[in-house]
Amino acid sequence: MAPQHGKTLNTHISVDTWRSTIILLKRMVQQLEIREVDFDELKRNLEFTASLLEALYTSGTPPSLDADDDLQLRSDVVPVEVRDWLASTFTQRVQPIRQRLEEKPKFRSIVHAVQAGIFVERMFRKAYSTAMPDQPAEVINCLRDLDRWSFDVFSLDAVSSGHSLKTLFIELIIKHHLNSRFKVPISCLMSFLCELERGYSKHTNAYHNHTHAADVTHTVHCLLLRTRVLYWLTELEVLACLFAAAIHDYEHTGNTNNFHINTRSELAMIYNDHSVQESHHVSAAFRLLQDENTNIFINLTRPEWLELRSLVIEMVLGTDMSSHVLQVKAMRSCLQQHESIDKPKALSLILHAADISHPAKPWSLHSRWTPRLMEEFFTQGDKEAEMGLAISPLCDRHNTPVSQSQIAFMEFIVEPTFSLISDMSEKIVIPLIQDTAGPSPTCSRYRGLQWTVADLVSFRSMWMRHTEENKNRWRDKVKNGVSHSDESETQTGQDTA
Ligand SMILES: Nc1ncnc2c1ncn2[C@@H]1O[C@@H]2COP(=O)(O)O[C@H]2[C@H]1O
Ligand SMILES: [Zn+2]
Repeated sequence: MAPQHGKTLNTHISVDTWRSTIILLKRMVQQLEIREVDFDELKRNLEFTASLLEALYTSGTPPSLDADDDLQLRSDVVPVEVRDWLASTFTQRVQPIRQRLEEKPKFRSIVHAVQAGIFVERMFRKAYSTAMPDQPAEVINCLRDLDRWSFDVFSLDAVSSGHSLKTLFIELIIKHHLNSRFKVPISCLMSFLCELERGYSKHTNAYHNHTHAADVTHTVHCLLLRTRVLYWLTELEVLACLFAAAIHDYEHTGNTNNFHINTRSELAMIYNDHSVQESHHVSAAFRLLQDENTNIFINLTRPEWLELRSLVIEMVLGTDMSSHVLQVKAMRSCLQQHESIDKPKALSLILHAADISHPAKPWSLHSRWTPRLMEEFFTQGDKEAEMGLAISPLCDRHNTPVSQSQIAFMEFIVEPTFSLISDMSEKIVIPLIQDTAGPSPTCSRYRGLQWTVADLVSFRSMWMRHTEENKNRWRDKVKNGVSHSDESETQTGQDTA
């Protein structure tokens, strides 16, 4: 078949060009924000991005990402319409719905869009501060530590009267400018977060409750920031990460998946024993968005919505611990074979790491999470005993070696996962530093990138120091004979909290 008349010309814009362009656009917005604008440079940059967009819209073809091209179709051989049909019918990839050609943006409309963006941002900032006018000083104080690994979510929960998830999610959405970028209606956000917190308290779990969701949401933010993976992501991907973290255990029943399967629970029947709880968390959370009063994504375009939904589903399903080994193996082999890193896989690994992160945090936090988790496990053990079932491992309140289980969990699960996150981040971020190594960037966001290598090293030594210290604490307990659940283990965690 003959190649399509000029349609495929210039359609292959490299991933690197797209990435640099996105970085360029973001840099322009930041320069505008801090009012450090060199108008000639701004004009040049806008002209460049406009010509790139023009090339894209003239060709009518979305950016071609080779690594993503499941069917290995060469664009100069297969007509674009056929490629779209094959990709949307025979792969799992969701095709973004393309804007019609007559909707091609003109240079002037891009300038207007930038101006409008700044206006919308200001408007939304105002709306948010009006909606949360009297944040207690203690809440504001607590949130000052938001970028720190040692951020104390228990304190935030106390000072926000049990609303750590709501408070933290709003704060992060504003911090990453996502409320204005995606025009999230404040009333929807408030209602959505009320429902979310309500769902997390449905089963009154000691561990899987809204505080754990707030902790994981904060940790995802902190991981993205500390590893600098944040600079690799689009705003939509950042939104997907925070949302996935916030909903990842929504309506958790306080039992393990195996318990659901063994007791043939309603959820096990619905989801055919596959990632039973995770399937429910993500499905029930998306159901909340079906109501227009709680649909925080009401202003997303259809392609944005589809991309966000697909990312969130993959990330939340990836928190099923039974996929841990596969996930780790796949990413390890990708790094060893110098393959390009698949974003959804990288983000799923980050959410999974955040979900098991408390043993890599300071002892004052880890020692408060462990007894909560153990209590939840023991409650399941009590139920199993009552039902005449075998008690699951780690669920027997009279005979569980808590300290040893924590040491093993850190050595075999937490440390390998965090080591992988550190390696993966280096592979992702170092090329980004090289990309921006040219003329010294003026805005603070990109100045941060120059620190990346040192930051990655310090991130690695930070989590290693905490896991080492926590393991030593548990080892001391074993030495002192306080290592079993029936030796008041679950209280010992509170001593330094
Ligand atoms: N300190 C820990 N010891 C044992 N298991 C843990 C620990 N922390 C997290 N987990 C498990 O890891 C799982 C991660 O997903 P969940 O939050 O659903 O449930 C968590 C627990 O089952
Ligand atoms: Zn969790």
